[in-house]
Amino acid sequence: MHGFREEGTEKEHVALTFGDVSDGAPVLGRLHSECLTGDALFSLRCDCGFQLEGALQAIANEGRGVLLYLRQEGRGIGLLNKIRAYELQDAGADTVEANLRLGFAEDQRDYRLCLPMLQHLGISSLKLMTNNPRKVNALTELGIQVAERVPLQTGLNPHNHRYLLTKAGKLGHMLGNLHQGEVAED
Ligand SMILES: Nc1nc2c(ncn2[C@@H]2O[C@H](COP(=O)(O)OP(=O)(O)OP(=O)(O)O)[C@@H](O)[C@H]2O)c(=O)[nH]1
Repeated sequence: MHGFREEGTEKEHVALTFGDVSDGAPVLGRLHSECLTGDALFSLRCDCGFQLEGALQAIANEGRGVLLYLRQEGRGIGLLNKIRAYELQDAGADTVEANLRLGFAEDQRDYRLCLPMLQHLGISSLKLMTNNPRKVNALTELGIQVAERVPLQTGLNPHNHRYLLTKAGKLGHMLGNLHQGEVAED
């Protein structure tokens, strides 16, 4: 377990490693954005908790891997604003529209903080567990090789179906188990 303070902020991030990750071979990895409601409180509104559990299980099965737990709650808008966004979603907005109505970008996350974390761990190449092409692009731009993107599709339920459709349709997430491009009603 490693803790990191993000330069110029009070944000503290965590890296969890399993096995020897500094031997140069691509490491099975997950950049997980904090979601208190999904990760800790088992909310069914999103897929975050299921993805966290799935990623840790995959790392355990592989016998080697890394999880960066990034303090990027609510795609970077924070917990209280995410809960405000939920209220707007309950009134009909989708997850992207809600962010915009609150005055934020659709996704406020910045992945630059991952570079010193991965460098500290001796990791230069990842088999990245994600459905989000922005994460792949961000790491590549930082000089971290993404040797493979490993899909992480889990936790689909009636409560998060519309949310996931919006991620596929508006945020470009590669969710082959949904009807991509379609933004459905509840
Ligand atoms: N603003 C906002 N953030 C949300 C909402 N639901 C979940 N989140 C946050 O979204 C972040 C996870 O991002 P996602 O877009 O679900 O997935 P991702 O991490 O980009 O992609 P994957 O690697 O495929 O999981 C976490 O920080 C959650 O707190 C929501 O309705 N609104």
